Amino acid sequence: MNKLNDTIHRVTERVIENSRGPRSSYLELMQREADRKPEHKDIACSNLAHAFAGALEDQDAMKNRRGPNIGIVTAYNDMLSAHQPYGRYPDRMKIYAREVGATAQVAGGTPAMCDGVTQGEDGMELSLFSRDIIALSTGVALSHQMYDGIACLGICDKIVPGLLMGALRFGHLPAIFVPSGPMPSGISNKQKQETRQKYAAGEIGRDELLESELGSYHSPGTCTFYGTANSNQMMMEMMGLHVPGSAFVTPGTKLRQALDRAAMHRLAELAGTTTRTLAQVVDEKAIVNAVIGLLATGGSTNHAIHIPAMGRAAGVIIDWNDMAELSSVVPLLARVYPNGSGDVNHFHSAGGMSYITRTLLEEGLAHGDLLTVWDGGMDAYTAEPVIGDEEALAWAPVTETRDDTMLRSASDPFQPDGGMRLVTGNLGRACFKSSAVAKERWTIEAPCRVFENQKDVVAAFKAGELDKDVVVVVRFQGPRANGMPELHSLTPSLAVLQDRGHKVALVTDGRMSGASGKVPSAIHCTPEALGGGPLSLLQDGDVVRVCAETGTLSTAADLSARTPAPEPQPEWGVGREMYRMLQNQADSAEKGASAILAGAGL
Ligand SMILES: O=C(O)[C@H](O)[C@@H](O)[C@H](O)[C@H](O)COP(=O)(O)O
Repeated sequence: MNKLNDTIHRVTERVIENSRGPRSSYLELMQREADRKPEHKDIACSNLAHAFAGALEDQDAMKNRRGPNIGIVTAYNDMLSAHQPYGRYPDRMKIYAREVGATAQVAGGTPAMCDGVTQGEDGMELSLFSRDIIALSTGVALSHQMYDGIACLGICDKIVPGLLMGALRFGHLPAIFVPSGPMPSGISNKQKQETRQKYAAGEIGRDELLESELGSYHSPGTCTFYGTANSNQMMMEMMGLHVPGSAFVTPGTKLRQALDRAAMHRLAELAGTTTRTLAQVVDEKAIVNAVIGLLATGGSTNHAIHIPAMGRAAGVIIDWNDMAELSSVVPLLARVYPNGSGDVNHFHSAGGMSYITRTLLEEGLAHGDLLTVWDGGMDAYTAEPVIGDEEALAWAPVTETRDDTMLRSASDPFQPDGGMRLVTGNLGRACFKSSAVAKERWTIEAPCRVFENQKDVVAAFKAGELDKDVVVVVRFQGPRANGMPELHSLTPSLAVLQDRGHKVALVTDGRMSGASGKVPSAIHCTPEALGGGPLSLLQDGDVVRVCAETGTLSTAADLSARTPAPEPQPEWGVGREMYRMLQNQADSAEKGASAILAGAGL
């Protein structure tokens, strides 16, 4: 085991220093919350009776306070294939709780939206701020104060960050995230993407396209590409918030069930203790580990926004400079689609998170001394769960990669540095996901075409106006402008241009999806165009340079004498008008683009 890398040590120390004030206020608050957590004897009988009334066979145990009561916060709905398995979870979880003398109640539900369903559509403008709503809903669920531990059921993009942000405000309790696993592999993501490009180029029709999509998205479980949902699962492992190795075990298997049971048993064990509360588990090192995992696996760009937001909910302050510095020393160890051709099932079979964690720890590239929900710190996460003798859950160490085309050791990585870069200059600060982009495309300099919505980009592509070297700028897509949608539906068109031999890049204050890659993109550009950010000053034809090598996002055009382009009117419909309040209050992408954190002064 090597000693901790100097850069990781330095960045962690800086994060600790920058978090000093907010972190100690947070921990003091959590201590106060623990101290004033009501005892049953102090709660009015009528209140207690309300809480127990629906508990059926658990009523007696709850009345007599025979064991801890676990609050389940569930993001179940069956529109999200990833969340579909959760429909049956609460009943099972109650049984698992009873096995160890505990009880469990569904404390509350949160919304969950599928970015796959809303991709490229108006509903996508609700997506990022649904994270704030999920955090608020988690708060509503837990505000009953009837629980000794928290089980979080959520997987997809905004859900895990939102659940964690909400649960952290109840961080005096222990909490475990319980995933339900990826769907089995269908057609390969590469094949899916190629079919889309053929459709974008007019080579195939809609029926063929739909068949291809159905071959990819075919059954309950998380989508198989390494997007935001699966990056969430990686992160929960790296922060020690899962039963070790839970992330990518498929639904409906014995092993999955054994892991779910273990989560409830463990929560019952931790409930009432004060040594592994959520507030203690999610500290500066856990947040740094989340970034390291993201960089080492080439995870979703969305986490450049979510990690600062989750950190702030725990009083931990981290920014893109910290992430970029970590990226300079954390090697890229995984090639999972969109950064490679295999999917998360292949990644898991190759050794998955257990191997990633092991090799990072061995090379001193991650914090091992975290207080995790499981015993043994991060070491426990270097073994994979199996069904062992007598059908019991056991863990087997993963000591080597089983497929070095998709998973490598930290001493023989795919790339010596991490999967994400910061690009800065007179156009602002933005993120560039280098892991998915071929190195020869890391630098693009070309005249720009400026758009204010994604549909106009596709129309210009279809009209042949973009058939040249071009930097496509899509502005007024930031958190305050329209909720910062993912612009992933631009990928097929831009990829077609790129494959035709043009130099193409995207620059935007919006987001891309975790499934995006291939096309060099400077995204989350801050300050956003709304309010006068530099993208609002660009004009068609200005030469824009995006370079991941030197970390540049600039234009040679003289912006000093220009006035910002008029701001588009906010759109109504699909509920967007109801989200104005959140958008108006939100802070920048780099701070996490959250209205509730900004509003709370966190
Ligand atoms: O961030 C993400 O991971 C995505 O938003 C993901 O949730 C969504 O499902 C994609 O739109 C699917 O993209 P593909 O179908 O292109 O893989």
